[in-house]
Amino acid sequence: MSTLLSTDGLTKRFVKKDSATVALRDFHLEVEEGTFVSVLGRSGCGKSTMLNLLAGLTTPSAGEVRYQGRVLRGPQTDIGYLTQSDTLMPWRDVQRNVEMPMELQGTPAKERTEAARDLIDRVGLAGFEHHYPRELSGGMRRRASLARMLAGRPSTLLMDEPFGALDAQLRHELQVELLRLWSGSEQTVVFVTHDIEEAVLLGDRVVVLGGLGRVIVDRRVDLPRPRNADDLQVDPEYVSIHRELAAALKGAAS
Ligand SMILES: Nc1ncnc2c1ncn2[C@@H]1O[C@H](COP(=O)(O)OP(=O)(O)OP(=O)(O)O)[C@@H](O)[C@H]1O
Repeated sequence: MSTLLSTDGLTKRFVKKDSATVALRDFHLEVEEGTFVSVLGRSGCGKSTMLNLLAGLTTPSAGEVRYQGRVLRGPQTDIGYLTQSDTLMPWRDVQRNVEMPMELQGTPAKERTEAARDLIDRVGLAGFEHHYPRELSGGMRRRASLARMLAGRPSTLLMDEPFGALDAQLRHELQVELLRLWSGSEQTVVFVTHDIEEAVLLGDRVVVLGGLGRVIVDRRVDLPRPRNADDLQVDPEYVSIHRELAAALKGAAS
């Protein structure tokens, strides 16, 4: 497997008038093509800053991001990014929001309508195709955003706590659906979450970040796939990984 995405000495400092905040310092990460990497970390440790840099949306203060062997200079259509904030277009209904990436790629209308319907169905929004973002709940908007990101078939998916606002049942359904869509797709995923169970259920690898994006654990997860959340709870390997990650997160706070 080859390295698709890597960072070297990545640092981000936000300067405002006389003060500066360092959000990420000397951050190193290598992501192999086709793998699913979960990133865990407490609030404020720099996860969103890291994703913004990996997406090419912000420029590093020092260091670089390399994507497919080249220094990343800006956003790429090949990299899908599901941000924490809502980026649906308010003047388009769900169907037309989901179709948007395919429109940009020149997909014929019939094909794009069908593909969007399928994705809307998969994220549990069937029946809401003609609702506008303002007519949806926060969780529904997240799901519409997820469908829209997937519609562009990017090789790389960057996801910032995509299921955080959802109820437990829906979160579980979407985790299963995401794994189903990802398996065999050869897509590479960097998935940020606060939730240890979610990180282990989904990831081939879990990276735990401490303050300023310091990598405190980088752990392979060799649990066989497909994984089932209920079965995992009683799997000794899972219990051991969970314990290790929980201790790392707790240590990061002190
Ligand atoms: N645009 C900005 N200007 C100034 N400071 C910022 C900016 N964006 C982030 N920060 C600061 O950088 C640090 C890391 O923020 P970031 O949003 O990356 O954390 P996070 O780990 O994603 O947090 P959360 O889990 O709560 O979303 C915080 O101290 C935050 O206040």
